[in-house]
Amino acid sequence: MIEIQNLTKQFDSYTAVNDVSLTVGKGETLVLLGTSGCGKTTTLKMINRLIEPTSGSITVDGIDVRQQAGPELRRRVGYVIQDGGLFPHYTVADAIATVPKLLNWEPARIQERTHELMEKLQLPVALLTRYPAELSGGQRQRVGLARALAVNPPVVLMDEPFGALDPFTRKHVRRELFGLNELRETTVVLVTHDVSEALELADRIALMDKGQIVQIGPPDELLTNPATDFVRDFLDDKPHRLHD
Ligand SMILES: Nc1ncnc2c1ncn2[C@@H]1O[C@H](COP(=O)(O)OP(=O)(O)OP(=O)(O)O)[C@@H](O)[C@H]1O
Repeated sequence: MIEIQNLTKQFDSYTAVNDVSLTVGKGETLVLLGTSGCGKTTTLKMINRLIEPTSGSITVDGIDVRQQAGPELRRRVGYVIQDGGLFPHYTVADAIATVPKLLNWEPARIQERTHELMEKLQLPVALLTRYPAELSGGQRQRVGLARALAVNPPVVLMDEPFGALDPFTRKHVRRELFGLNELRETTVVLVTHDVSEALELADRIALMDKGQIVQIGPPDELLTNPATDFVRDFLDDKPHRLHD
């Protein structure tokens, strides 16, 4: 579904992402894990062209992302960031309608899809006219996801999507969201520095350090067969249980 080949990003003389290659299968959840500044966000933002690579290539479903017009890329790749990433002056209804409007959907179709998403994400319809400042953190997160899923993109990119929530709400919201059928069929690339979150959500983890992937594989493989001391130390930082 996503194929990244020899991806490099330099900011002046600093190499933030250094020759990264990986593939993400259809319906898979790949977690980019690593310390602050290791290049996770830069990698993610190159997939939806918020950052242009210095070299290398990225294809989504066989199509080079550089060959895609903006609206077409937004249709195929949803994007969720910390705290929902909502515009303060957009109501919940406006936020969810963003990409459908970009794609010239009829108002009735937008309304139908909006209500469907509100129900799926357990958001009361009374919230549709509210602004982000009038929502709880968990609600903002859900609205951010509703916006990202509005046009059913086959790929959703998430950057620390639960980062702004307290640990209890975070666990609750992420279980709820990842339990959704809609998301189960979606290919997800999720950035986090939270080891427990990665172990819980990932089909595979790509552990990054200094712009490179140190090891990529299913969580239990990284735990039982760490490729380097860095991998072992990173995952061993605190006790984890895979299925608590
Ligand atoms: N626009 C930019 N100009 C210069 N350097 C940048 C720019 N964006 C990112 N960097 C640098 O590139 C490196 C990787 O940044 P990136 O945001 O990808 O890290 P990250 O792994 O997502 O970290 P965090 O978890 O803290 O968000 C960092 O050292 C950062 O300072």
